[in-house]
Amino acid sequence: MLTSGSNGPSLSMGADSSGGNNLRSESFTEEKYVDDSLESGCLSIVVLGASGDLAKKKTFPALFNLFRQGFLQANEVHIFGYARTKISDDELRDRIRGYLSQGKGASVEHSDELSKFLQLIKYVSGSYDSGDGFTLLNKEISEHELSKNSQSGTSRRLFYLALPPSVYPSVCKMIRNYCMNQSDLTGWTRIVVEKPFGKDLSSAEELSTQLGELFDEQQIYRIDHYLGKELVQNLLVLRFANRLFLPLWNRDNIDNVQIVFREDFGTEGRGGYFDEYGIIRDIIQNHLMQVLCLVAMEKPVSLKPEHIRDEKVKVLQSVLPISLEEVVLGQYEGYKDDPTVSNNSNTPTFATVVLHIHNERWEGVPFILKAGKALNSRKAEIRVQFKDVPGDIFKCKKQGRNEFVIRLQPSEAMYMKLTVKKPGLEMSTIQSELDLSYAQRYQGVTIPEAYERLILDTIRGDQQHFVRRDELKAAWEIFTPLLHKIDNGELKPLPYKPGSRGPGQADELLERAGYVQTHGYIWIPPTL
Ligand SMILES: NC(=O)C1=CN([C@@H]2O[C@H](COP(=O)(O)OP(=O)(O)OC[C@H]3O[C@@H](n4cnc5c(N)ncnc54)[C@H](OP(=O)(O)O)[C@@H]3O)[C@@H](O)[C@H]2O)C=CC1
Ligand SMILES: O=C1O[C@H](COP(=O)(O)O)[C@@H](O)[C@H](O)[C@H]1O
Repeated sequence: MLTSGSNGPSLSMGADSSGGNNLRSESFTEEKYVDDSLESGCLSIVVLGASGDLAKKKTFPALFNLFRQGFLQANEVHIFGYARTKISDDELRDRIRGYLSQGKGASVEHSDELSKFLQLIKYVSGSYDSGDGFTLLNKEISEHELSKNSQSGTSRRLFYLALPPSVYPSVCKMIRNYCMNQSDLTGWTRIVVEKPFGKDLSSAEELSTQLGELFDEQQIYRIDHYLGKELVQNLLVLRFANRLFLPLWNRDNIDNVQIVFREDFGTEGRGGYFDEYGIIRDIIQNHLMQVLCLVAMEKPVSLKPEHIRDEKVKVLQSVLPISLEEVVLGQYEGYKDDPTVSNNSNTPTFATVVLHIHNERWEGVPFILKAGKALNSRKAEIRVQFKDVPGDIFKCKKQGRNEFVIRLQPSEAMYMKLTVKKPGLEMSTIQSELDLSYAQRYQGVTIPEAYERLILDTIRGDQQHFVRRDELKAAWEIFTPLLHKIDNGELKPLPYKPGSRGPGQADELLERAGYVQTHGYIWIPPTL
């Protein structure tokens, strides 16, 4: 979304306390891709599955942060929780209160805002497949609209499905039948759906067809929270607004690209869900593939959501079928001790998969996707490794190649590993870095949570950072044959120790794919 419109202040980064550049820069204000007239007035946000984990940990805190920052106006917005559990408004408020006060930038002064925010929340109890609950929900929303709409006559209804996908079709049918925005008022009805969108190509397509019969694609927001992360959002800017990268970003200069997700904890508390999906469905097919699209796609015609998504689809469609020799799966020891995990589970908790993109820019460049639970560290990063310098007169090949690393989390940073002259009288070389560490460069700036931005986008009607149906289909096409082989037990995950780097075979695959590890590089963190 490119303008703040009437929905509150711009999401730019705020003042630079270092006294340097003012980061409250223009937010691409020249072109508007949404109809502003539809983006103000009475707004009802309905969180379906309000009693659940996602709602309390992510959805409500994101809404609270938007409220705190003025993006949700008390005179326009009302928030409805909906779930089967029979609780009162106050009981829902009590359940979520603790999660709201823990958010980024929270402080005691927020307690006044907190109580104002909680007063905006109403709870409606009902089932996900019968008309009674949704009729009641519609009545509550309509009453709110009547009370707020003395003049403007707007009905904006956002339904956030914090629910398991198995109930998406019935819930969407209920919304369609009972809860659409009032036809005599201006506005819209939008649906936000969480992953997993299906388990393979056919189930995803079936789900898409079911939702597609009820809502237009423009009304459906398939959320992938990685698209809301600061450094993921920075990728297009980095690639297409910097002359430096334009000529380098291709097979002539880049040897291999790694996109890595590591967690230093296991599936505790989520074993039942995870065992059904595994690391490829949980992380790689969606989060890492979305990142791959932004790293590998061609320049879009403009920043219009459809132009961006057209390019993402092209990349996905250019990915060659996965070769089993370029896959390493792992399962951490102790995973099956979880009583909610089956004793003979074949589910991978770790995977390294090498993808090849068959196009002019990337032919021959392996994209190595790596994700794992219960490893030795927590991080998500993109590592672009450049080729060796031809005619190396300094004989510094052994010290390492140029690498451009974009660390999505923790501690957002970008750094370029370079060979430089070692300071001193001798002419020798050393590995060093050009370093943009966000905490140091943007002191005092709070980086918004992914969910905050993405929910704001749904309210503003910007689908740029949401997954389109054909993107989803193309991503499932890549992974479905591999997933079916794992599901059928034809491929077995290798055991690895919790707290390790995962199976050693994954590092061997990395090496076979062409990655050259830098040895002896020592980073000295800057002192703030
Ligand atoms: N601004 C900043 O915050 C900066 C931080 N640094 C820090 O300096 C340190 C070194 O940086 P850098 O060299 O980029 O990153 P790392 O040393 O973390 O990793 C370099 C590469 O080597 C791989 N690797 C690590 N251990 C092994 C192993 N035993 N066998 C095979 N492969 C391995 C990593 O894979 P895998 O991803 O699987 O671990 C990664 O691809 C890091 O801690 C980094 O965060 C450096 C520069 C700037
Ligand atoms: O979608 C998911 O993401 C989380 C990791 O999210 P992050 O923002 O903390 O990187 C992961 O733990 C979870 O298994 C997965 O479903």
